[in-house]
Amino acid sequence: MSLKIGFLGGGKMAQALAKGFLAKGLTSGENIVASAAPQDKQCFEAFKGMGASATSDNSLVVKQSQVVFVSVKPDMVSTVLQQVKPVVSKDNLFISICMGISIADLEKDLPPGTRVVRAMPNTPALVGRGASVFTCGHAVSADDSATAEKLLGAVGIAHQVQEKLVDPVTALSGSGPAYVFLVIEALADGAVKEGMPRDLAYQLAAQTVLGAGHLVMETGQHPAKLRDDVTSPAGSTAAGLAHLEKCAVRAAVSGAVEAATKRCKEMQKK
Ligand SMILES: NC(=O)C1=CN([C@@H]2O[C@H](COP(=O)(O)OP(=O)(O)OC[C@H]3O[C@@H](n4cnc5c(N)ncnc54)[C@H](O)[C@@H]3O)[C@@H](O)[C@H]2O)C=CC1
Ligand SMILES: O=C(O)[C@@H]1CCC=N1
Repeated sequence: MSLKIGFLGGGKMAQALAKGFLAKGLTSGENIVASAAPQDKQCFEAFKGMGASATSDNSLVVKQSQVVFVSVKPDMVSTVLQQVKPVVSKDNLFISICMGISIADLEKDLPPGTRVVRAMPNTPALVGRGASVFTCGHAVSADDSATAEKLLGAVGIAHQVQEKLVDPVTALSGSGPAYVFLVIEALADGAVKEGMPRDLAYQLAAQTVLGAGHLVMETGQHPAKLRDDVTSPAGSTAAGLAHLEKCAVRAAVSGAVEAATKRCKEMQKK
C-alpha cells in the first residue's frame, strides 16, 4: 500500500504517526504532506527530514492526499475544516485524532457524505508501540474502516470501538504516556536518592514499565496475580506497596483518567 497521506497540522502526534508509517514501509516520504502554522519551523524541518513535504496551505494537503489526518489542536478543527471544505472530494478519507471532537462535529464542517473516522492514537506510535482506537462515521465503507485499522495497526495495536468509548480512551491511552513518564521520573528519583546514577535509574525504570506491560499482554494474567508474584511476605515489595496504598496511588491514577475524560467531554460542549 503506497497511500497518499496528509496531515492537517503537522505537530507532535502527526510526526509520530508519519515516522511510524515510514518505519513500517506503509508509504514513502514523497507521498506524505503536512500543513502547519507558517511560523512552525520545527514542523517544516521535521517533514522535510522524512523526505515529505510541508506547507501552510491546508487545501493543498487535502488535494494531494487520499487519507487526511486532522491533527490540529481541537480548538482549530472547525476553522481548518471549513477552510478545506471547498476542495474535499470523494477520494478523501478523513481521520481525526483530535481530543473531544465528535464524529458529528467533524461531519458538520465537511460536505455531506464525507467519509470520516474518529481515532485516538498515542505518541508511542513513533516506535511502533502505539495504542489506538477508532470509530467510523456514517459514510465510511468497510474498505475505509480496514484502511484506518491497517494504518493505526501498523504502528501498534488498534481497536474499533463505539464512539462513547473514545473519551475514556483519550484519558487512558491517549494521555497515558504522560502519566507513565511521570511514574518513570518518580521511580528514578527514588533510586537516585538512594545513590543510583541517574542514567541507570531511568533505564531500569523504563525497562521495568516495559517488562511489566509485556507480562500483562503476553501472559494474559490478572495484574493483581502478577503483583502477588512479586510480593514476598515481609519483603521489600510489600513495604513499597504499603507506602503506595498509604499515598492513595490507586485513587490518584484512576482519578487522573476520570479527570481527563471529563476534560474531553467539556471540549464537546464548546
Ligand atoms: N500529543 C499527543 O500525545 C496526542 C495528541 N492528540 C491530538 O492531536 C492533535 C495535535 O496535538 P499535538 O500534535 O500534540 O499538537 P501540536 O501543537 O504539536 O501540533 C499542532 C500543529 O498544528 C499546526 N497548526 C496550527 N495552526 C494551524 C492551521 N491553521 N492550519 C494547519 N496547521 C496548523 C501547528 O503548526 C502544529 O504543527 C490534538 O487535537 C490532540 O488532541 C491525540 C493523541 C495524542
Ligand atoms: O492532552 C491532549 O489534549 C492530547 C489528547 C491525548 C494526548 N494529548
